[in-house]
Amino acid sequence: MSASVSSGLAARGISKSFAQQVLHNVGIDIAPGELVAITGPSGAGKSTFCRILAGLEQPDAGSVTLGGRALAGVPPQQRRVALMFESYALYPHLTVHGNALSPLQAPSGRLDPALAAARVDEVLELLEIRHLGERLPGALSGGQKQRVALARTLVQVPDLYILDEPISHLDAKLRHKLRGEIRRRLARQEAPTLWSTPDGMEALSVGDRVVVIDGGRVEQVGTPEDIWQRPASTRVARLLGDPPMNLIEGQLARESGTVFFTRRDLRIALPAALVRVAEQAGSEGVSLGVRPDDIAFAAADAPGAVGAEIYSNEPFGKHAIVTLDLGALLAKAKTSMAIAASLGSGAGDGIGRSVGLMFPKDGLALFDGTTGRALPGT
Ligand SMILES: Nc1ncnc2c1ncn2[C@@H]1O[C@H](COP(=O)(O)OP(=O)(O)OP(=O)(O)O)[C@@H](O)[C@H]1O
Repeated sequence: MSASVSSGLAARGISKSFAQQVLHNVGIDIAPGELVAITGPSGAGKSTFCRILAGLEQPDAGSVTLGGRALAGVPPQQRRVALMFESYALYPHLTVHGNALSPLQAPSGRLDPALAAARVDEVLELLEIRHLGERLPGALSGGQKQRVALARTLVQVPDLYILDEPISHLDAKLRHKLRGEIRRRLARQEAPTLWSTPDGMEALSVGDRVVVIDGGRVEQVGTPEDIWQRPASTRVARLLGDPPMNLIEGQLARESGTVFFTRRDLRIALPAALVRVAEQAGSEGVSLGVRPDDIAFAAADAPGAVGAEIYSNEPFGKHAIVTLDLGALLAKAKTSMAIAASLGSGAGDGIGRSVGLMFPKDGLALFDGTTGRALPGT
């Protein structure tokens, strides 16, 4: 889905420098009703991009069009953008209810008082803070303040919603619940939404599409499935999953029709599907990507198994995250490499125990060792 210029949001070629350049030619389209999640590590430029869309920062280059309107030179209050600030920016002298009501009393969003109060109540209820309606922000926890800021944004019916880390300070259970509730509410609105989060998994779970940004550059744009299954670079792969994809640097070696990924004594025969990919890679270094869930335990001497030692074991009920040390195998390099694998509980018992690991036939990824980009066809 992509927005036509006459509807939704179209941001093109956005660049911005402070002491150094923090956005490089960033472009994002969001269709009406679409929720695009933008994710990247701290300092990637997410908030700066949000602030530019809202008119709080001026880009050095690029254009923003919303509902067919070019926004260059349009002041923030005339943009019809509902921005939820990462810093909340609550009015300290207004109650929770008063803060949430404030945009509906402003000249640009004024609503009949009875309708406005009903909408505020509905949103406070949704965010589970209606019982705090008469409190002042000074008497709220961080997570409650965050929900007031979110309420103040959600009561509006703007041309664009921008939610900058809207649920980062909530506990895990509430975060999970509200993620679904907010998404549901926004899906009923015509306005497009940009949802910014440093949590890659949150981005995959809320976004119709996801934009991954790193160092001010767009690394990948795609559906959550695309990004999960085919990360475009090691930078994207590192951001997603808990624990994220394991990345092992090494070389490709060809021997009588089989292609092996090798690192020191580590040798993994690549499945046929990756041989074609590997053929395009020349003999340069590569990074092999393997998801923790795809690694299986085997007997230490099983054919094709890679030897490892259990380094640590974190049980999480049905599953455990086991960190494995491949150092023994790579002793010549004097390196110890940890691989996180999610395995059935009990499998990772016995710290220091020698085990065999089976790498999957499907789901391996290959990245260029120099650029970190996925090899074509991965
Ligand atoms: N007003 C400013 N003056 C100077 N540098 C700034 C300013 N605003 C942001 N930066 C810098 O721009 C870079 C991007 O910051 P930004 O807040 O956009 O990142 P972010 O991806 O939102 O990070 P976080 O997830 O930590 O909020 C950072 O290096 C930051 O220090």
